[in-house]
Amino acid sequence: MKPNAIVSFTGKKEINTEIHLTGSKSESNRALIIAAISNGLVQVENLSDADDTVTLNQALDLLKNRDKNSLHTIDVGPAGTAMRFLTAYLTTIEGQFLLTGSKRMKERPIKLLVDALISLNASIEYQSIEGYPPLLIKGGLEQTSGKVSIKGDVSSQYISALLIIASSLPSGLSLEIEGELTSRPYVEMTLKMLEEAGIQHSWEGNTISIVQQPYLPSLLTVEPDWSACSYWYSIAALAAQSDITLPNLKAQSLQGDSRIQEIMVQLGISTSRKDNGIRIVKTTEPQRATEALNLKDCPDLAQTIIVCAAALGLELTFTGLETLKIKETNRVKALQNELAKIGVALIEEKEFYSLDCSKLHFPEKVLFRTYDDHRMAMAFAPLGLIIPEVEIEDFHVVEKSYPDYWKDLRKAGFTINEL
Ligand SMILES: O=C(O)C1=C[C@@H](OP(=O)(O)O)[C@@H](O)[C@H](O)C1
Ligand SMILES: C=C(OP(=O)(O)O)C(=O)O
Repeated sequence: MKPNAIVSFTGKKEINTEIHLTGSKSESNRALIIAAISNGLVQVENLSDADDTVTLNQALDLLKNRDKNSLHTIDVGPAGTAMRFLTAYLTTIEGQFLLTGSKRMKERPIKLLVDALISLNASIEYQSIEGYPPLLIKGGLEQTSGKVSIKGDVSSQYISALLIIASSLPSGLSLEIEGELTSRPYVEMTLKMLEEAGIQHSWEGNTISIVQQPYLPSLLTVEPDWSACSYWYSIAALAAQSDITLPNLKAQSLQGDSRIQEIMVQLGISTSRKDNGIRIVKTTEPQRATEALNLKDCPDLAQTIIVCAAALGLELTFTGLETLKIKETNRVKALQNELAKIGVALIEEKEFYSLDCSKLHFPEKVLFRTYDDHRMAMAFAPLGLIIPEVEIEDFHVVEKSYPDYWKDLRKAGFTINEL
């Protein structure tokens, strides 16, 4: 049984707290693969304690002492980055691997990445449905081409996966991105982390090139997770008064989700530097934006912002939400179902998604379903500041990226009762 929890907040809706966030799961999972390829030259500090990172770390540890003649099964559960990064990495090392994941992972597409790797001469077979995990991978890639071309509008993780292995391939890699690139800051994060580890690249037009080259001894320090931080912006906006300090978040972050600082200005939150990190304060009343907010660069912020805006009755319009349909769940559908419980509609018209808050209301008690999606739980829990009893389905789901979420909410004054 997956337990639910009731989230509530009694007394004055004032939040004055300091929250130490875990490391970025995106940076951590890149750092782990880079460290593995570098054979110990690259060290990592401040790894995330997210399940997705723990899973990848354990898989890489087991691979270190593997018997190269037997088949190794690796189950990454719901971790998208682990699935995509390992698919590429496993083709480059000796051995045979069965790479699998959760029920949902078997519905998340991987064909574009597999086709790209096969075009380099990798051996990968689908074990069930073509285009989806599980995958049977025979490693020891003997590269026959240094060029690869891949569509950019489905998942940037495919591109990051290829870039991370590029410097270890005999012919390097010249990677052409076809069409639009979604989640672009994640590709930039990959390249910057490779640079920190000594790997150079060139990016001209729509082609990124990395020649074969060695890693340099280096230390990758993982910054706290800005996607996790976004829930604190939502809490700050929904509270009557708020002053929250989050140490160690950088002004110049590798994480595109740091854009939450700028987006939340229109929801009344200002950000300043404090204690080598940030301080967020509720200053002004939220304002209705006149233009659609494009979240293509930061899809993981979508649920935070949409739920927060809905609860504030802000009828915002969004674009760039296409990839939400292939994440931990179909996040557009999940948002539509759950926002309906407070009378808000998220209306999809071509590439536009608009909030209609004309029937917004707050019942005494609401059960929000979470669809095996950590971000559904984390985006809806802050409504405990407005709704007397918010029941969150399967509340442990947050462990995918932010295991201390409930502990941190308690520290801020929320009551969390497991059912
Ligand atoms: O590279 C990464 O670390 C990630 C890229 C994004 O995925 P897409 O590129 O599939 O949008 C993001 O949603 C995911 O949580 C993490
Ligand atoms: C989409 C996400 O993760 P992944 O694709 O790595 O499973 C996420 O963390 O919101």
